Amino acid sequence: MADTPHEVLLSARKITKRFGGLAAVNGVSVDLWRGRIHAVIGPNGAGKSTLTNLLSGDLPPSDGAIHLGSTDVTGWASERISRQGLGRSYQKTNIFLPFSVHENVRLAAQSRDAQQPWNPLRWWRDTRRAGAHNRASSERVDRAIELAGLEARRDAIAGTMSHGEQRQLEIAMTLATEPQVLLLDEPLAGMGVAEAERMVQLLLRIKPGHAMMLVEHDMDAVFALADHLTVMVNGEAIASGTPPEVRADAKVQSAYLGEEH
Ligand SMILES: Nc1ncnc2c1ncn2[C@@H]1O[C@H](COP(=O)(O)OP(=O)(O)OP(=O)(O)O)[C@@H](O)[C@H]1O
Repeated sequence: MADTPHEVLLSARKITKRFGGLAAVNGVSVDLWRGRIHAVIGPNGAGKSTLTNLLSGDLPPSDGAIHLGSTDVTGWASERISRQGLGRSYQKTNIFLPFSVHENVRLAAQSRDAQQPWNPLRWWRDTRRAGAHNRASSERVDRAIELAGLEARRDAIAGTMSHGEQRQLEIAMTLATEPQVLLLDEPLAGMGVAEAERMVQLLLRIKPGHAMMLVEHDMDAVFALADHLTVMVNGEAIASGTPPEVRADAKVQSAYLGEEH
């Protein structure tokens, strides 16, 4: 992929996911551009998580096509898509609580070249054997910790950290795989005002060089961060455009923003 600003790094065309009779995602198209944040918003059950799972390969689409750069990755498994340059955060579920920040990020970095699904214990064992591999990934680990603003917490045990710091750690772990495309699922969930502001600053810091999709319910953060917005309702994208365009859309106002704001 050439290093051009605002090139499309991920493009999904008319993707659909059916669960029995329900189209959880119905003919949705999404582009993610390098250096831009594309926020996906919508009420509960609109299909945002399902869309994320389709783009990451955690679910295969029933229909439609997904390209990562020029590569057609439709139907690829998540590990293969991850190695192709897509990273996603999984709301804390990947954090190994008894380990330090540094150990967690190192394990995540080393999972990048893995053929197997993520398994912290397995990687812990393997890293003790592979000295050269450790050195190769240590720069990546340091960069990810620094970018996520956790240098001072490098040796902190993950389980003892605040909720906000654990969310920062999730981002650091995602960055450690050096993705070009980042899918972030509610990175501000459960945060207080100060923590949320710190996360907004963190996301702005990592925006250059990455194509980001942000699923988020915090509308202040969404409008502070998003360059592009897609609004989903009942599995469909009812509007897509810049934040001012979407804010002015009458369908959006009645279907979503109008209800809550
Ligand atoms: N594995 C599944 N099997 C059956 N139905 C599912 C499955 N996953 C999601 N759904 C349904 O698909 C629809 C969309 O769900 P999804 O979780 O993608 O919405 P969402 O926009 O992420 O909601 P929230 O904001 O609450 O996280 C819902 O009606 C949900 O019940």
